[in-house]
Amino acid sequence: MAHEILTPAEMALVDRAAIEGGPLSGIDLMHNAGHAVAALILERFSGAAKVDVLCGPGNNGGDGYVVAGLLSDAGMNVALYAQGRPRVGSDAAIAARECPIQPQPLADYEPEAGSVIVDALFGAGLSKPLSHELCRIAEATSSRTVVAVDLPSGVSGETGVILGAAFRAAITVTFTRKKPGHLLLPGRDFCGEVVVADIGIGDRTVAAIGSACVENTPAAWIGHFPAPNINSYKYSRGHVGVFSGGPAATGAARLAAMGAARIGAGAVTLLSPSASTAINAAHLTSIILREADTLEEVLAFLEARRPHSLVYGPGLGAEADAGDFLLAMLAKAGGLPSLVLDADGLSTFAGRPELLFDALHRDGAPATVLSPHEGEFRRLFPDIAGESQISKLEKARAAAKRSGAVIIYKGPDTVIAAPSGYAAINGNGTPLLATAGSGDVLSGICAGLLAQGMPPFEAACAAVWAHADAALRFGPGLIAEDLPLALLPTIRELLPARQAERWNTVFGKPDAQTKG
Ligand SMILES: NC(=O)C1=CN([C@@H]2O[C@H](COP(=O)(O)OP(=O)(O)OC[C@H]3O[C@@H](n4cnc5c(N)ncnc54)[C@H](OP(=O)(O)O)[C@@H]3O)[C@@H](O)[C@H]2O)[C@@H](O)CC1
Ligand SMILES: [K+]
Repeated sequence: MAHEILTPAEMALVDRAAIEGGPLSGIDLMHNAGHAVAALILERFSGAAKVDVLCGPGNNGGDGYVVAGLLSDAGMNVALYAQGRPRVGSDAAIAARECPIQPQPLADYEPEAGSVIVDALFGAGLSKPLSHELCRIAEATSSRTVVAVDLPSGVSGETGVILGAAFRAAITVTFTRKKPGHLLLPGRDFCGEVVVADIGIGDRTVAAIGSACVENTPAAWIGHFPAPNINSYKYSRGHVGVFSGGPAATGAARLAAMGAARIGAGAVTLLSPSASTAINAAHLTSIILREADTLEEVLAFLEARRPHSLVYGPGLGAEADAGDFLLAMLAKAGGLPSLVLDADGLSTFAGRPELLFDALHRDGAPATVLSPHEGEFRRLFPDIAGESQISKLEKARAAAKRSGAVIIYKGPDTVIAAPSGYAAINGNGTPLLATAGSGDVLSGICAGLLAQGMPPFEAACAAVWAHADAALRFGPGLIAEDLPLALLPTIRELLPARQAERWNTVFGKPDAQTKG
């Protein structure tokens, strides 16, 4: 799979395996890396008055020496500034020897207007915070055009955390695969555009490392994305049940219900307390409304209608009784296939999360997706949230393992993790989604995909990606009510050609309809 994400440690293993397996040596890979960066600069910034290449003491600096030599050969005005000399015998030492430009001390560096700056100070080997002097240079270059080699110096490739300060790049050219620091905040914000360059390491060498993390793109789950069959009917296309809150908080469940319906669930039932029935009825048309005040009434619904997935949480209130009701339902309902817990359905377990986790680990428990935002994550997993040394990726993995559920750890850099440790980092997040109710729609989309038979990890990934893609296509002005309809272009592009053809067979080709 070409969309794996590699930690710096995994990347080092890949580099080593590639060198040991041949035919490329370490200096060959470094030449290829430098070529990729130089080619990009020549393509995008050939009119720059000057290129200042800043080289560190390791192999990241080695890439910088290659870039400086190539740009100089191509006729650009290049200056080289170095901090420390490469270790004798290293690939970087070879690159420094090959470079025709004499380095100046980095301490003398002052950025000038019109220069493009190549940050080749530290990449995968960043091991400590930038020194005071380097922080000054990072700050002085913050309004200039910076091209970062592999990672902006100061950004941890493993966690995305900033060590002291970091260079702010317009473009980051990384090699072979992205690293977590390119996608996790705040690192992502410092990377600018991320370009992944092929330096000659084959997919098989990468796959052999067995990375358990991918970037969340359709390639990660499109093979599971549901499309209706010619013989589909509404309940076989997936039936979702959504629990509504009381009269003052019914909108969240309706947003979830519309998300589930729009992503393709054939039937969606809103389970409404009788006090909310009139309000829900006044707002619903295609969504089925069913009154349910008691556990017995809910169990009767589950028994009679056998929904494929449930959404529990949006608008329910975070008091303990919401959690108690869920636990009682899980104890008594047999054969419920899947469940999405969000919002109050998570917060209700603050201070007693193990009650939920025990229930989810029991034999016969539904496949569950928990979709906490930062605050909800902290309430359910306070110790994991408080770990300062581990990344959001590792926190999501730890939470998934403990809860036995797939975790959607929401935010601008949403991470999806399965109890097995397999994880995805989302790259298409947008601030357009920072609007009330958008999370409710996400929980509905996820339940809608689960109801159509998508496996939980893939359903969670697809929901997160489609939710953001719909928002991006809709653009500014988006509110949560817009999201279900905004999903249409996303869904229509996601259906692969084979399934799109089937879609036409089921519903007729548009031109056939207009001519008919
Ligand atoms: N053949 C290959 O493997 C290929 C590798 N490639 C390239 O190599 C890069 C990884 O190289 P790398 O492992 O040498 O690490 P790198 O990022 O250069 O830094 C290590 C040096 O910096 C130092 N240092 C760290 N932090 C510091 C700080 N804050 N302030 C001051 N010093 C600091 C650190 O010191 P130490 O920790 O030892 O004290 C050490 O001296 C990778 O990002 C890619 O660009 C490509 O060419 C493809 C082929
Ligand atoms: K760098």
